[in-house]
Amino acid sequence: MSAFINALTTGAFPVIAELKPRSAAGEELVGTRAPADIARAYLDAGAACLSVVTGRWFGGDPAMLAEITRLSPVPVLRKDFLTRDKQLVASLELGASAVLLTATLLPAAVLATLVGRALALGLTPFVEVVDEAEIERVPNAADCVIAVNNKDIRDRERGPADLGRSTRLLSPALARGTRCPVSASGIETPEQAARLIDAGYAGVLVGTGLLRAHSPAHWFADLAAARKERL
Ligand SMILES: O=P(O)(O)OC[C@@H](O)[C@@H](O)c1c[nH]c2ccccc12
Repeated sequence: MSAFINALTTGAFPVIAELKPRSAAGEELVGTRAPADIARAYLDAGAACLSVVTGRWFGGDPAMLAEITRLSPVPVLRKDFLTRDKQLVASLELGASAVLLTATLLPAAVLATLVGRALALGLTPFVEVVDEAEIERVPNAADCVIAVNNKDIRDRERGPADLGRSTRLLSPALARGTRCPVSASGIETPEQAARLIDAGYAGVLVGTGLLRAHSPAHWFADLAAARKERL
């Protein structure tokens, strides 16, 4: 099992905590804070994995990824619209353990090639999907994270999130063979995260919700409390 999937499925909190300088709509999320300080706060709170957005739309850059992977003892996902083999090699050199592959943007043959290349490099493919047809196109699903994106990247994620999409697509994702279904985007509250994890998601990816929270530690404590309440 890959280090990324192992960390997510065995950690105290099955949360991939994301660093994203700003939203696609241009809202500042990191502001004057140092990204390294935010990453340390995520780690102290108990995040199983980190995610760093390197795409320019979101104010990110590869140097920030390198800075975070240097300090992080947990696996780090590189979030960007990766389309080429050499970007996978660069991600590995920057210290990433997992790479985003966006099914919506990649023709089936290209997705298959990139998943194969990522696995050959020892990177965990984090394949983002928005519908059943895309799930059907995920190759080697047993070795991939299948991440259901609750927002739509076709409108640059400006529209509202539909967490119901995660509810609808959990069974098809598991049927495809992934051991690690993840719900991503638009998860604002610990209660929403608790509901998705208790429904059967191996993890949730949270950016904006954690970046806006006063304290990641409180957000995680509230997640633990919400899960207990639901037992
Ligand atoms: O901030 P949110 O709503 O919690 O979403 C995080 C993450 O899913 C989102 O940043 C994202 C989803 N797909 C992407 C592709 C590239 C960059 C970023 C993303």
